[in-house]
Amino acid sequence: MPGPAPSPVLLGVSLKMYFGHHQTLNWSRRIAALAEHHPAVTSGAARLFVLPAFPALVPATGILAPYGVALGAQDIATEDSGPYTGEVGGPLLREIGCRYAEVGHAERRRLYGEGDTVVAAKTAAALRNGLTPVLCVGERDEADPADAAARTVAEAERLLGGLEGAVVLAYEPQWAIGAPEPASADHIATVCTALRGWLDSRPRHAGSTVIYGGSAGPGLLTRLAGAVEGLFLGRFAHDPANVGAILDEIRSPATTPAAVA
Ligand SMILES: O=C(CO)COP(=O)(O)O
Repeated sequence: MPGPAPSPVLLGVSLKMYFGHHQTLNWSRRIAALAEHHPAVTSGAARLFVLPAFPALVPATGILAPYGVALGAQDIATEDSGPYTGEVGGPLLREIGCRYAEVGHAERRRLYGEGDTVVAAKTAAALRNGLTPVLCVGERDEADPADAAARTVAEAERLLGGLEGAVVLAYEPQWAIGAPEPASADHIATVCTALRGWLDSRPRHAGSTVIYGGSAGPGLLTRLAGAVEGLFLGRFAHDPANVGAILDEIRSPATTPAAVA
Protein backbone atom coordinates (compact mmCIF):
# COMPACT_ATOMS: atom_id res chain seq x y z
CA MET A 1 0.00 0.00 0.00
CA PRO A 2 1.35 3.45 -0.80
CA GLY A 3 2.15 5.60 2.23
CA PRO A 4 0.48 8.92 2.95
CA ALA A 5 0.96 11.59 0.28
CA PRO A 6 4.02 13.73 1.09
CA SER A 7 3.31 17.25 2.32
CA PRO A 8 3.71 19.91 -0.34
CA VAL A 9 6.98 21.81 -0.42
CA LEU A 10 6.40 25.43 0.59
CA LEU A 11 8.25 28.03 -1.48
CA GLY A 12 8.06 31.60 -0.22
CA VAL A 13 9.51 34.72 -1.80
CA SER A 14 10.08 38.04 -0.10
CA LEU A 15 10.71 40.84 -2.57
CA LYS A 16 11.98 43.01 0.31
CA MET A 17 12.41 46.56 -1.15
CA TYR A 18 14.17 45.55 -4.34
CA PHE A 19 11.50 46.13 -7.01
CA GLY A 20 9.46 49.11 -8.22
CA HIS A 21 5.70 48.79 -8.55
CA HIS A 22 5.49 47.87 -12.23
CA GLN A 23 8.48 45.59 -11.89
CA THR A 24 6.66 43.78 -9.06
CA LEU A 25 3.55 43.31 -11.16
CA ASN A 26 5.53 42.14 -14.20
CA TRP A 27 7.43 39.66 -12.04
CA SER A 28 4.11 38.52 -10.51
CA ARG A 29 2.71 37.82 -13.98
CA ARG A 30 5.68 35.58 -14.75
CA ILE A 31 5.26 33.74 -11.44
CA ALA A 32 1.53 33.37 -12.16
CA ALA A 33 2.37 31.80 -15.54
CA LEU A 34 4.70 29.34 -13.80
CA ALA A 35 2.05 28.49 -11.21
CA GLU A 36 -0.55 27.99 -13.93
CA HIS A 37 1.49 25.45 -15.88
CA HIS A 38 4.27 23.95 -13.75
CA PRO A 39 3.47 20.34 -12.78
CA ALA A 40 4.95 20.79 -9.30
CA VAL A 41 2.28 23.42 -8.61
CA THR A 42 -0.61 21.96 -10.58
CA SER A 43 -0.04 18.54 -8.96
CA GLY A 44 -0.04 20.09 -5.48
CA ALA A 45 3.58 19.01 -4.78
CA ALA A 46 4.56 22.66 -4.28
CA ARG A 47 2.79 25.64 -2.76
CA LEU A 48 3.93 29.20 -3.37
CA PHE A 49 3.61 32.40 -1.39
CA VAL A 50 4.85 35.87 -2.25
CA LEU A 51 5.51 38.83 0.05
CA PRO A 52 5.68 42.03 -2.03
CA ALA A 53 5.83 45.61 -0.71
CA PHE A 54 2.57 46.81 0.85
CA PRO A 55 1.31 48.92 -2.11
CA ALA A 56 1.60 45.94 -4.46
CA LEU A 57 -0.41 43.56 -2.28
CA VAL A 58 -3.81 44.27 -3.84
CA PRO A 59 -2.82 44.17 -7.53
CA ALA A 60 -0.43 41.26 -6.98
CA THR A 61 -3.23 39.30 -5.32
CA GLY A 62 -5.34 39.87 -8.44
CA ILE A 63 -2.52 38.45 -10.57
CA LEU A 64 -1.36 35.55 -8.40
CA ALA A 65 -4.30 34.32 -6.31
CA PRO A 66 -6.22 32.86 -9.30
CA TYR A 67 -3.29 30.44 -9.74
CA GLY A 68 -3.21 29.44 -6.09
CA VAL A 69 -0.23 31.62 -5.12
CA ALA A 70 -0.82 33.04 -1.64
CA LEU A 71 0.10 36.60 -0.72
CA GLY A 72 1.45 37.99 2.47
CA ALA A 73 2.90 41.15 4.00
CA GLN A 74 6.52 41.70 4.94
CA ASP A 75 5.45 43.20 8.27
CA ILE A 76 2.40 43.64 10.51
CA ALA A 77 1.54 46.08 13.29
CA THR A 78 1.42 44.84 16.85
CA GLU A 79 -1.98 46.56 17.20
CA ASP A 80 -5.11 46.04 15.11
CA SER A 81 -6.21 49.67 14.60
CA GLY A 82 -5.79 53.15 16.01
CA PRO A 83 -3.25 55.97 16.17
CA TYR A 84 -0.19 54.09 14.81
CA THR A 85 1.17 56.27 12.01
CA GLY A 86 2.75 54.34 9.19
CA GLU A 87 1.72 50.92 10.47
CA VAL A 88 -0.49 48.36 8.71
CA GLY A 89 -2.69 46.18 10.89
CA GLY A 90 -3.74 42.56 10.63
CA PRO A 91 -7.47 43.22 10.00
CA LEU A 92 -6.64 45.30 6.91
CA LEU A 93 -4.17 42.68 5.66
CA ARG A 94 -6.78 40.01 6.10
CA GLU A 95 -9.41 42.14 4.37
CA ILE A 96 -7.28 42.53 1.23
CA GLY A 97 -6.66 38.78 1.00
CA CYS A 98 -3.32 38.23 2.71
CA ARG A 99 -2.67 34.77 4.08
CA TYR A 100 0.77 35.39 5.61
CA ALA A 101 2.59 38.07 7.60
CA GLU A 102 6.35 37.98 8.02
CA VAL A 103 7.73 38.77 11.46
CA GLY A 104 11.16 38.84 13.04
CA HIS A 105 13.28 39.18 9.92
CA ALA A 106 16.94 39.89 10.69
CA GLU A 107 16.79 43.15 8.71
CA ARG A 108 13.96 44.47 10.85
CA ARG A 109 15.80 43.42 13.98
CA ARG A 110 19.12 44.94 12.92
CA LEU A 111 18.00 48.09 11.08
CA TYR A 112 14.77 48.98 12.88
CA GLY A 113 15.57 47.80 16.38
CA GLU A 114 12.85 45.16 16.67
CA GLY A 115 13.49 42.88 19.62
CA ASP A 116 11.86 39.74 20.93
CA THR A 117 8.96 41.59 22.61
CA VAL A 118 7.91 43.28 19.36
CA VAL A 119 8.44 40.11 17.31
CA ALA A 120 6.31 38.06 19.72
CA ALA A 121 3.59 40.77 19.69
CA LYS A 122 3.58 40.82 15.86
CA THR A 123 3.36 37.03 15.79
CA ALA A 124 0.36 37.22 18.14
CA ALA A 125 -1.22 39.93 15.94
CA ALA A 126 -0.91 37.72 12.87
CA LEU A 127 -2.41 34.70 14.62
CA ARG A 128 -5.35 36.60 16.13
CA ASN A 129 -6.19 37.95 12.67
CA GLY A 130 -6.14 34.57 10.95
CA LEU A 131 -2.83 35.18 9.19
CA THR A 132 -0.03 32.63 9.26
CA PRO A 133 3.11 34.21 10.71
CA VAL A 134 6.29 33.60 8.75
CA LEU A 135 8.42 33.77 11.86
CA CYS A 136 12.12 34.19 11.11
CA VAL A 137 14.58 32.68 13.56
CA GLY A 138 18.29 32.00 13.36
CA GLU A 139 21.65 32.72 14.92
CA ARG A 140 23.41 36.01 14.24
CA ASP A 141 26.97 34.72 13.86
CA GLU A 142 28.15 31.52 12.30
CA ALA A 143 28.08 28.68 14.83
CA ASP A 144 28.50 24.95 14.66
CA PRO A 145 25.28 23.18 13.67
CA ALA A 146 24.44 21.65 17.08
CA ASP A 147 24.97 24.98 18.82
CA ALA A 148 22.93 26.80 16.17
CA ALA A 149 20.13 24.22 16.57
CA ALA A 150 19.98 24.63 20.36
CA ARG A 151 19.98 28.42 20.11
CA THR A 152 17.37 28.53 17.36
CA VAL A 153 15.00 26.16 19.17
CA ALA A 154 15.37 28.31 22.30
CA GLU A 155 14.59 31.41 20.22
CA ALA A 156 11.46 29.80 18.75
CA GLU A 157 10.37 28.76 22.23
CA ARG A 158 10.87 32.29 23.54
CA LEU A 159 8.98 33.94 20.67
CA LEU A 160 6.08 31.55 20.47
CA GLY A 161 5.70 31.43 24.26
CA GLY A 162 2.02 31.05 25.14
CA LEU A 163 0.82 31.44 21.56
CA GLU A 164 -1.27 28.90 19.73
CA GLY A 165 -1.68 28.23 16.01
CA ALA A 166 0.14 27.04 12.93
CA VAL A 167 3.19 29.06 11.89
CA VAL A 168 5.78 28.98 9.16
CA LEU A 169 9.07 28.83 11.00
CA ALA A 170 11.68 30.27 8.66
CA TYR A 171 15.18 29.29 9.72
CA GLU A 172 17.31 32.15 8.48
CA PRO A 173 20.81 32.18 9.95
CA GLN A 174 21.59 35.89 9.85
CA TRP A 175 25.11 35.37 8.54
CA ALA A 176 23.75 33.52 5.48
CA ILE A 177 21.34 36.30 4.41
CA GLY A 178 22.61 38.36 1.47
CA ALA A 179 25.64 36.08 1.17
CA PRO A 180 27.02 34.46 -1.97
CA GLU A 181 26.10 30.97 -0.70
CA PRO A 182 23.53 29.50 1.70
CA ALA A 183 24.54 27.70 4.89
CA SER A 184 25.79 24.16 4.28
CA ALA A 185 23.24 21.41 3.77
CA ASP A 186 24.45 19.71 6.95
CA HIS A 187 23.99 22.90 8.96
CA ILE A 188 20.50 23.56 7.56
CA ALA A 189 19.43 19.94 8.05
CA THR A 190 20.62 19.84 11.68
CA VAL A 191 18.81 23.03 12.67
CA CYS A 192 15.63 22.38 10.69
CA THR A 193 15.36 18.84 12.05
CA ALA A 194 15.68 20.21 15.59
CA LEU A 195 13.00 22.84 14.89
CA ARG A 196 10.74 20.17 13.42
CA GLY A 197 11.21 17.97 16.50
CA TRP A 198 10.42 20.89 18.79
CA LEU A 199 7.25 21.75 16.83
CA ASP A 200 6.17 18.11 16.89
CA SER A 201 6.30 18.23 20.69
CA ARG A 202 3.86 21.19 20.67
CA PRO A 203 0.39 20.11 19.50
CA ARG A 204 -0.73 23.73 19.79
CA HIS A 205 1.35 24.44 16.68
CA ALA A 206 0.02 21.53 14.62
CA GLY A 207 0.10 22.27 10.91
CA SER A 208 3.29 24.32 11.16
CA THR A 209 6.03 24.20 8.53
CA VAL A 210 9.81 24.64 8.74
CA ILE A 211 11.50 26.34 5.80
CA TYR A 212 15.02 27.62 5.18
CA GLY A 213 16.06 31.07 3.93
CA GLY A 214 19.39 32.80 3.43
CA SER A 215 20.86 32.88 -0.10
CA ALA A 216 18.68 29.93 -1.07
CA GLY A 217 18.47 29.20 -4.78
CA PRO A 218 18.37 26.44 -7.38
CA GLY A 219 20.10 23.21 -6.31
CA LEU A 220 19.63 23.65 -2.57
CA LEU A 221 16.49 21.55 -2.19
CA THR A 222 18.20 18.69 -4.00
CA ARG A 223 21.22 18.96 -1.68
CA LEU A 224 18.89 18.98 1.34
CA ALA A 225 17.13 15.81 0.16
CA GLY A 226 13.98 16.27 2.20
CA ALA A 227 15.53 17.78 5.35
CA VAL A 228 13.41 20.93 5.03
CA GLU A 229 9.78 21.48 4.19
CA GLY A 230 10.45 24.40 1.92
CA LEU A 231 12.55 27.45 1.11
CA PHE A 232 12.26 31.16 1.75
CA LEU A 233 13.77 32.94 -1.23
CA GLY A 234 15.20 36.42 -1.60
CA ARG A 235 17.51 37.61 -4.40
CA PHE A 236 17.64 34.29 -6.21
CA ALA A 237 13.90 34.50 -6.95
CA HIS A 238 14.26 37.80 -8.82
CA ASP A 239 14.78 35.83 -12.01
CA PRO A 240 11.56 33.80 -12.39
CA ALA A 241 13.61 31.15 -14.25
CA ASN A 242 15.25 30.33 -10.91
CA VAL A 243 11.83 29.77 -9.34
CA GLY A 244 11.06 27.47 -12.25
CA ALA A 245 14.35 25.61 -11.71
CA ILE A 246 13.49 25.09 -8.01
CA LEU A 247 10.01 23.86 -8.96
CA ASP A 248 11.71 21.40 -11.34
CA GLU A 249 13.63 19.98 -8.36
CA ILE A 250 10.38 19.45 -6.46
CA ARG A 251 9.17 17.12 -9.16
CA SER A 252 11.98 14.73 -8.29
CA PRO A 253 10.96 12.23 -5.57
CA ALA A 254 14.44 12.52 -4.04
CA THR A 255 13.61 16.04 -2.89
CA THR A 256 10.12 15.34 -1.59
CA PRO A 257 10.19 15.80 2.19
CA ALA A 258 8.93 13.10 4.49
CA ALA A 259 5.35 13.63 5.59
CA VAL A 260 5.12 16.17 8.38
CA ALA A 261 2.38 17.26 10.73
O1 LIG B 1 16.17 37.11 3.90
C1 LIG B 1 15.86 36.34 3.03
C2 LIG B 1 14.47 35.96 2.78
O2 LIG B 1 13.65 36.58 3.70
C3 LIG B 1 16.88 35.74 2.15
O3 LIG B 1 17.39 36.73 1.32
P1 LIG B 1 18.57 36.33 0.32
O4 LIG B 1 18.16 35.04 -0.31
O5 LIG B 1 18.60 37.47 -0.65
O6 LIG B 1 19.81 36.17 1.13
